[in-house]
Amino acid sequence: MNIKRVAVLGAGAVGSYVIWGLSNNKDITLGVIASGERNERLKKRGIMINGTQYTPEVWTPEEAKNVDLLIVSLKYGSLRGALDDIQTIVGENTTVMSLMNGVDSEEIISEKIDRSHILYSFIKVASQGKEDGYHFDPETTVGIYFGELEEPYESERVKAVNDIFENTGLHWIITDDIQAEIWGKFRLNVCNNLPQAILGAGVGCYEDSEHMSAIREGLRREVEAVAKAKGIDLSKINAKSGRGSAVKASARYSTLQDIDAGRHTEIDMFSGAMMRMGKELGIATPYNEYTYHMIKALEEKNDGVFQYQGGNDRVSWSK
Ligand SMILES: NC(=O)C1=CN([C@@H]2O[C@H](COP(=O)(O)OP(=O)(O)OC[C@H]3O[C@@H](n4cnc5c(N)ncnc54)[C@H](OP(=O)(O)O)[C@@H]3O)[C@@H](O)[C@H]2O)C=CC1
Ligand SMILES: CC(C)(CO)C(=O)C(=O)O
Repeated sequence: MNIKRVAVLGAGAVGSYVIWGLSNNKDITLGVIASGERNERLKKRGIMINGTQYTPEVWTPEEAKNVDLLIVSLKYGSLRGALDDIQTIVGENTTVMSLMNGVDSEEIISEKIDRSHILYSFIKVASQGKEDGYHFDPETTVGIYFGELEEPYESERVKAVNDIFENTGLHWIITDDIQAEIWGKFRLNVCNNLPQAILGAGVGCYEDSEHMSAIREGLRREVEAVAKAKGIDLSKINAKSGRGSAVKASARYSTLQDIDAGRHTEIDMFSGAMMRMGKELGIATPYNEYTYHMIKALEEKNDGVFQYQGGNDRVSWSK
């Protein structure tokens, strides 16, 4: 198998990391998928990445039909709306990798395409969109994890993806435990992104407050119970992760960044998915339920739902 045409769906913070790296591979044609106004904007302005302008090809879903590799890096809220585009793009020989956080983007994508197209993956990067484009540190980026769910782990498509990443500057890890790795990242996001997003403080809060630590542990127990019931063995990840990755106490993960910027978050992908899976498996998820509703309410607050000043005030009733 030889990968010659690669499309990126979602040319944002994560997509930029892929575009930055694969632009160095002169043996492939790289395109970003966009329709309408987004297509025109990307053609006109390209994408600013770490201070440099990148101008990959810009393809409509029809123009990208049957690419060899489709990399999906959308936010959770955009995924369902893009499923028809994914269906249009994916041909008989297309491999699809979703770098999205969470544990169910592959499941959602396979509502429209056969699951056999999907090579399971995720990414560890801290990339941020700012006024002058996207920024990340290529050196400290852990990179893209991918692998087959079952043997043969060294499949033709794993080798082909490995080959196009060579000498690009991208970092990547091929693993025989991709599902457990995805769940390890999910656990990290659910336990660390969410309580700090409610408190509005850097991740040092988990070391400095027994209360924040207790909430994080409550979420962790629920993720681990759901993972166990699904047959996901997180012990291998626990053994590998040691003390975890070093991070500044002031760090604000993506959920808090979304709240800070007044955007809607990906809470449906985190606690929303936990509540759904808990219900399916008969496992109570009270920490996630509370977290889900609090973060939805913070989104409402950002949307201006609770502005009671001046003429907007009224009598309301409490019991
Ligand atoms: N940022 C990070 O460091 C990390 C993010 N992740 C995960 O990766 C995923 C992507 O996050 P991130 O890159 O930060 O998000 P961004 O919002 O930066 O990027 C999403 C991109 O998708 C584009 N888009 C939305 N809808 C469509 C569509 N229908 N067709 C084509 N393009 C579309 C948006 O375009 P436009 O701007 O024009 O609306 C935007 O450029 C999330 O699941 C996130 O949790 C995982 C690890 C780290
Ligand atoms: C924790 C981190 C930075 C890891 O990539 C992330 O996924 C996020 O901020 O949501």
